[in-house]
Amino acid sequence: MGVEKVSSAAPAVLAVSQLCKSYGALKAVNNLSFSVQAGQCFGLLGPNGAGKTTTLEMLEGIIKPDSGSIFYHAEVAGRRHFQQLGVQFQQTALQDFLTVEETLRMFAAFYPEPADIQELIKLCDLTDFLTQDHKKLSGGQRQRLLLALALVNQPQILFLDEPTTGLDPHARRNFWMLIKQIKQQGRTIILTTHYMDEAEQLCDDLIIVDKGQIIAQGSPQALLRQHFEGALLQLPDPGFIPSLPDGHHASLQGGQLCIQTPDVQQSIQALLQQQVQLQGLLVKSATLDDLFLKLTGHALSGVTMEAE
Ligand SMILES: Nc1ncnc2c1ncn2[C@@H]1O[C@H](COP(=O)(O)OP(=O)(O)OP(=O)(O)O)[C@@H](O)[C@H]1O
Repeated sequence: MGVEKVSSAAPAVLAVSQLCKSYGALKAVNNLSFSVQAGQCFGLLGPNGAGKTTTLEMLEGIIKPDSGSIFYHAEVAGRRHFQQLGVQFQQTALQDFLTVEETLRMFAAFYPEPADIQELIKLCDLTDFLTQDHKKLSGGQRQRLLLALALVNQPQILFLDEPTTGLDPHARRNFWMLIKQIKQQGRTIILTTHYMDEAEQLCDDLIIVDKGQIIAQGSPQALLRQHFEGALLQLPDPGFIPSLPDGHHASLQGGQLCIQTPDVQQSIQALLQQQVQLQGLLVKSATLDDLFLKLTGHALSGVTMEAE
């Protein structure tokens, strides 16, 4: 890792430069550079295998980069910084035969200045199952316990690795509210997800990663403004790409005809003139999902869900 120091009037909480990690011939993380400001929720978005967890593990000091630099508060990342982070892993093995409260107290005992356990219980809505074996929690309840454990050392920077994967929509929304509350406490949150709607809801700034590389960077709103004007039309593939007025962009993606249009009425008139069937037509604002599709030509893969 590099030894230079970043000098800046208001240093980023975290600055990453040209980070790389390979497994054999596979470049899992390929030259990532980004920075995170204090109090932000920063997102790493991408499909399965994009390199999100590998990146996070380097930022958390769990694995070593092959090359590149990581700075916390303009200092080269080291043990002292890593110890101060809060981390919610995708999977955490917890001690068997302990209740929720016992688990919390055990984790708190590892730290010299742990958070107030009662406050954590309240914040993460754990009151109703404190005496329950943690193995018997639902998916949403378990994620809230893991979040409380990640906060037990009172971290200023919190890492969440795909915290809502596998949760049903209700449990995901509950978790989003919790993350917003934690952000309001002034903490910096670094989040990986392959749910683009989650990123739109939570992230102030983000990178979209595919095959280890950054393919887009910015706030969700700025990215959408930059890449999409007007509205998006989607309809079943008519078997050809109709000719459309200037300013329209049409493409076939995953069995759908997608038209980016500055004027919906004009587009529909043009489609009707060319005998395109409008059954199944969808008019919508662009989302980060659409952006990912536009940039990579492939959609994000689906995942299974677990109830609250
Ligand atoms: N220890 C390892 N040894 C070999 N290959 C690895 C190892 N860890 C990760 N990889 C590979 O590196 C690539 C990136 O993996 P990573 O887990 O970082 O992706 P991800 O974006 O977090 O995916 P997911 O959303 O599925 O968690 C994948 O192709 C993965 O198979």
